Amino acid sequence: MSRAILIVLDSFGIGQAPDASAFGDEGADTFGHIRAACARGTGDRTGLRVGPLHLPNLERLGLLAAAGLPGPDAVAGGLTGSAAEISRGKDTPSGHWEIAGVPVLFDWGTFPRTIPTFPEALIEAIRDDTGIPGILGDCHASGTDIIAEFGEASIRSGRPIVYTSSDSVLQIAAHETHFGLERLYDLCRAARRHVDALNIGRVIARPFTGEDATSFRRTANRRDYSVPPPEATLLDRAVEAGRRVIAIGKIGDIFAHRGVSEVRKGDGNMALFDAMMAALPDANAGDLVFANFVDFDMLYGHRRDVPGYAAALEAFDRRLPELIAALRPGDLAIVTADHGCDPTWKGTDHTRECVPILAFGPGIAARDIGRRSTFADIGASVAAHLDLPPGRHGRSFL
Ligand SMILES: O=P(O)(O)O[C@H]1O[C@H](CO)[C@@H](O)[C@H]1O
Ligand SMILES: [Mn+2]
Ligand SMILES: [Mn+2]
Repeated sequence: MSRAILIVLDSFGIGQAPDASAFGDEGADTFGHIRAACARGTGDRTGLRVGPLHLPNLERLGLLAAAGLPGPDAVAGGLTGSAAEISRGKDTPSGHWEIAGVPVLFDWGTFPRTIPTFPEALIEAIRDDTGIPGILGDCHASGTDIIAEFGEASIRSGRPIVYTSSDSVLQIAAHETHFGLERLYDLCRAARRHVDALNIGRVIARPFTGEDATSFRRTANRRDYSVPPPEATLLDRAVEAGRRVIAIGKIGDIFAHRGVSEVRKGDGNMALFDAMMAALPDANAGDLVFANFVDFDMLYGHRRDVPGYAAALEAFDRRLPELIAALRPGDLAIVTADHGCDPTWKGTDHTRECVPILAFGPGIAARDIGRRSTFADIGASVAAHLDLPPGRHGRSFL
């Protein structure tokens, strides 16, 4: 039994999923394309990183084999494989819920690629509830671009910026002090109530600071208001069995805080790594530490920033030995991902990809677990490891 540490590198896909063509993502490969770009020298950025992608610790855990790339055998041991997704969407909640044993087999609601994108009645209802003078944006957009475009007007007019993407999201950006952080959260909670009927997965608060387009920065006070998963997840089963589920980063938000005993946040991947390491001594036998590393997706995948993504992977890799050293006999750690977000791909959206499964810990012998047909095998394995009742989906690879 002992503990399970489940680590999602947000958007770290390892190549096109079997159904990628249905998403326009045939050929997408987050890891493979970053690696190839770095090998060619197009992953360099002065002062950040240069040269071939250097991930010795992930490679020792079998990352190359998991991605079907030639390389040395997994020398540090561990289970190595990959998984395809059966959920209909390539979004964050779908990926995480499927990992936790609950694939999303219904269609999320999304907003049309028209301007305006949001139904008038929806915006009216939110205005009536909250008293905001109106909205800016009202379109599909990249979150950083739209703050640069409308941030100053938002400060002047008191109108929040409301936008979406191809995901099932309604995002609201507003200034942390001029608009007010708590007011933004209240606004998002009101919006959440009104988008339930449209089957929208998340309302996301996107606070920013700065006074003009050149200085606007989104802050770590992002908050996601998710619908709860449609059935009990691995997290629910753990908490019901009296176990502790320590959620690192945005995991709590993704599961609408159901099946979460404690939330620990961090501003950026390294602070999240610190939070995860600090959680380990607090986790007892049978407990689950579940961490999401969001920068890969939010700062580099969506921004189509190859050197940034590569540097973030290398920074994560450099810290892996700390985690490995902190594992106790009987612990199981799994590194995986929730979808792809190939920084060399067209557009700014996620990509439909398979994800790596690197499962390791003292006493876990090296073995190829092949291509799993659903991310739910990950949750099934964690459940088996922690002696929790199985869910309806997935088969343990332990
Ligand atoms: O462009 P930003 O605001 O980062 O938005 C991205 O973040 C959202 C939630 O993860 C996704 O739907 C994607 O559109
Ligand atoms: Mn994600
Ligand atoms: Mn994303």
